[in-house]
Amino acid sequence: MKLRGIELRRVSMPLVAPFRTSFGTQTERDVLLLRAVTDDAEGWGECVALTDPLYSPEYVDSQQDVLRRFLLPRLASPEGAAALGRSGAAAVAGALHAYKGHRMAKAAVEMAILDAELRALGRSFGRELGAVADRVPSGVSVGIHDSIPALLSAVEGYLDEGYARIKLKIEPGWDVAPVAAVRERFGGDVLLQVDANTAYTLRDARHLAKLDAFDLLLIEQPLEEEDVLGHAALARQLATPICLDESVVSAQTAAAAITLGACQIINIKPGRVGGYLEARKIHDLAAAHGVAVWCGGMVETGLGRAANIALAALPGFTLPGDVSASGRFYRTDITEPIVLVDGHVEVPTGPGLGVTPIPELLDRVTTSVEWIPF
Ligand SMILES: O=C(O)CCC(=O)N[C@@H](C(=O)O)c1ccccc1
Repeated sequence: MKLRGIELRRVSMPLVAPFRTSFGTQTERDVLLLRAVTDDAEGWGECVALTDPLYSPEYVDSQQDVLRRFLLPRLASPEGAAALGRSGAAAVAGALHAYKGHRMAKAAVEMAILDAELRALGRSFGRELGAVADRVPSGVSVGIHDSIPALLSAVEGYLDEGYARIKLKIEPGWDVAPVAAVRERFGGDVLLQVDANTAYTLRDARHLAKLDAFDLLLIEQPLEEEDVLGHAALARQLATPICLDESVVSAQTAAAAITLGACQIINIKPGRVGGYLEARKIHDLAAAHGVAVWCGGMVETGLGRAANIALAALPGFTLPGDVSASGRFYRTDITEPIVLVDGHVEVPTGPGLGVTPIPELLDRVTTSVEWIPF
């Protein structure tokens, strides 16, 4: 593996509708894409950081900066180049370990190098990661709405499209009532879960226990990301399983959360944990503890979406992930759109990601391009 350079490309993608969560409303995605150019192939990486540091400490400008000033020069150094020459993408995490945090930037560069490596080998992401299925059930994330009728109309639309699982964003003041309304309208058989994105505190335990009446698959990240002990205390007061998202940033933090009883389920997002290889480690760790995992989403383009679907095909991903069709968020994706078929999405089988950006569509949404030579 001889890396010639990496392109840092920003694209601006309008969302089909505002997407409101407990930490804000998104109307477009400002995405940092990486294109790794090696002697043998090109590979694509997607950085999942948002525009503002509201989901995690990373934000897209900070990730482009840390890549330009620290991470890419380290990989371009003689030691970095030697490590990549020896081990390819498997060397990236170790080569960048000295730099603290910025896992979304590290994940993006590992993804681009892994994609190039696998395209050169003619091997798919799914084959490399250990996929055991050729399609996976697709869940959909439903934002906070202005009214219950508006929410019910959105949920009805997604169920009509065939989505296998509904995830409702919740926050104080928008939780029990919308969940009760969805259960009332669509019945008890719909797979239903909620995501609080850290919006509650342990003082809300008795209120959150009201959600136990609705047979939810899980309640996701009710408390702030560092409150692992709080989640363990809350888990003892709720019947609904607790799933962690923001709190799990590595296999190590996953092990601590599981050991402390802070979660019974984990939402694995490769960007949040530093890459697909770390994501696989968390999958393996969780499986050893009998903890179910599912693949979360960060409103990715078709590039990240394709890689997530490959990950979601590993055996421990026993709950439907946020691996929606491209059309859930984008009128026009930069790749061939990921489509829903009978509530499932197909695991790409081509080399690497199995999808590539369509040049004219990519150019239409590109806002900047920066070349970093190695
Ligand atoms: O399906 C998707 O890609 C989005 C799934 C989803 O709701 N992600 C949430 C989250 O916090 O988990 C989110 C990510 C990014 C931005 C806003 C919300």
